[in-house]
Amino acid sequence: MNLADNLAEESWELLQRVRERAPLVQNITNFVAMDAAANAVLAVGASPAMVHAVEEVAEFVTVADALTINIGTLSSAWVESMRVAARTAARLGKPWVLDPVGVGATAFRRKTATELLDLRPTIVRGNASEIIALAGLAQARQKGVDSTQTTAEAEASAMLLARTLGGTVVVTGAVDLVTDGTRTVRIANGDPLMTRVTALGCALTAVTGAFAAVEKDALLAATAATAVFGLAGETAAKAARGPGSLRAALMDTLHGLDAAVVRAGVRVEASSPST
Ligand SMILES: Nc1ncnc2c1ncn2[C@@H]1O[C@H](COP(=O)(O)OP(=O)(O)O)[C@@H](O)[C@H]1O
Ligand SMILES: Cc1ncsc1CCOP(=O)(O)O
Ligand SMILES: [Mg+2]
Repeated sequence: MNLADNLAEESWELLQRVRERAPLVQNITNFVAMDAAANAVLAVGASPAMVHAVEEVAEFVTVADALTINIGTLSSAWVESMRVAARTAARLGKPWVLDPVGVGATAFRRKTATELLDLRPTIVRGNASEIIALAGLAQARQKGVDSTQTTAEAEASAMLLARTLGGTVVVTGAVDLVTDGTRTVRIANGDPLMTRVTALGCALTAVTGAFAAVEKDALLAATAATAVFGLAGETAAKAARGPGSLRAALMDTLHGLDAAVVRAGVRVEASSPST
């Protein structure tokens, strides 16, 4: 199969599937991202629930269709919730997505992310500095939660991480990269103005949970989510006057994406399986 030829169509089909099935996506995310992530999940047609108390996370995973875990505003009380939720998802065979926000910045984040990696996330989604830090391949020049490195610099780290995990890794940036260690896809959608709005990466992680809930092939699910989100961002940026109106326009655009816009607008390129 020529992966790249089909990805725009696949992205549209998966978006339709999300809209038809409206999967329930449980998110343990950060205080900054809760609103944007929940609204983005709603805008693609899925159902978000922000549930993080240790007393109820496992019970909620049993009814959720996917789980996302984001370490953005980490505190020790939440780390146990993250472990319990991820362990439950792994036991039940439900897809779960890890967003290692700012993982290179502190020892607490590195330790927590390492423990979560042991629970084998289906998909990891981060910016280049985060993926490099996580893969432990290079000394990341991490600046808080923002990336100082490019997707190209993170490619080897992403491949290594995907192969180690047996999962899919998404590196976002000017060009997004999605790899399962064998197949690799690059997505050239998005707009630089998206970096001026906080929590859009976190919102994409939550949206990726919605796509993973309806598609077992994690590379396809992550690619479709990333392409659809980037396309909505770049479409919204054309109408936006700045970060504030971009955020609103992004939600509107995600909600209204149609077949013609997705088929014509998704810009993906795939490399053939490597050895
Ligand atoms: N320079 C850029 N040009 C176009 N799109 C971008 C750029 N940087 C980030 N994006 C897009 O913004 C979204 C969030 O990615 P990113 O900023 O890398 O995540 P994070 O907020 O976690 O650092 C993604 O859809 C990504 O494609
Ligand atoms: C600013 C900030 N601080 C802790 S989490 C967070 C949000 C980060 O969101 P994103 O990684 O999507 O930019
Ligand atoms: Mg982020």
